[in-house]
Amino acid sequence: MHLLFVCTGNTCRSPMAAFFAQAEIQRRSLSWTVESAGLYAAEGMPMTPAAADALTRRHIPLSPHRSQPVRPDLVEKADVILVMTQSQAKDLESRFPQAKDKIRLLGGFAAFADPEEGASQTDAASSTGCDIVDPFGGLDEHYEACAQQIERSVRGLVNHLLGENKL
Ligand SMILES: N[C@@H](Cc1ccc(OP(=O)(O)O)cc1)C(=O)O
Repeated sequence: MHLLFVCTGNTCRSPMAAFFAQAEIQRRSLSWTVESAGLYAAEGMPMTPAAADALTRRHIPLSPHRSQPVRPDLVEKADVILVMTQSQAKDLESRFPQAKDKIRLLGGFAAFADPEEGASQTDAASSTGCDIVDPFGGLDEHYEACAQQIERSVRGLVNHLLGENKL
């Protein structure tokens, strides 16, 4: 399984999601791989410090991050592409119509984070209510809220993919 996380700048949300996913994959001894990219990313920018801090507070292992724009080869090799907002899904779909069936809203998977809570099986991935909003330039509390939403969504994503082995 190869996961591609996509946001706008590839310096906040998608790198956070990729590091959370890597930690979850390692914790569950899976051999999945992960990448991230941005729809309007500059090449080679590091992760925003406040985003890195939110991960460090949770003891998520970090390695140097360098931003990259979404490219056809990244889209092609991904089994699942997770975007942060409905508008990013539309943008990505219009650039890569052939990838439509593998594009999902990451926030929609939060419903699967804690199955014992009896999460709704609603396909929340089609709702803008599941958007993970850009914390860029915001306060630390915005990054923290964003990290919480991403952490939960990534856990739900992995649960869902492992449980049903399909989207
Ligand atoms: N606003 C930034 C670009 C940017 C946008 C969003 C952003 O957050 P994320 O990486 O979560 O999409 C980061 C950077 C700029 O003007 O250069």
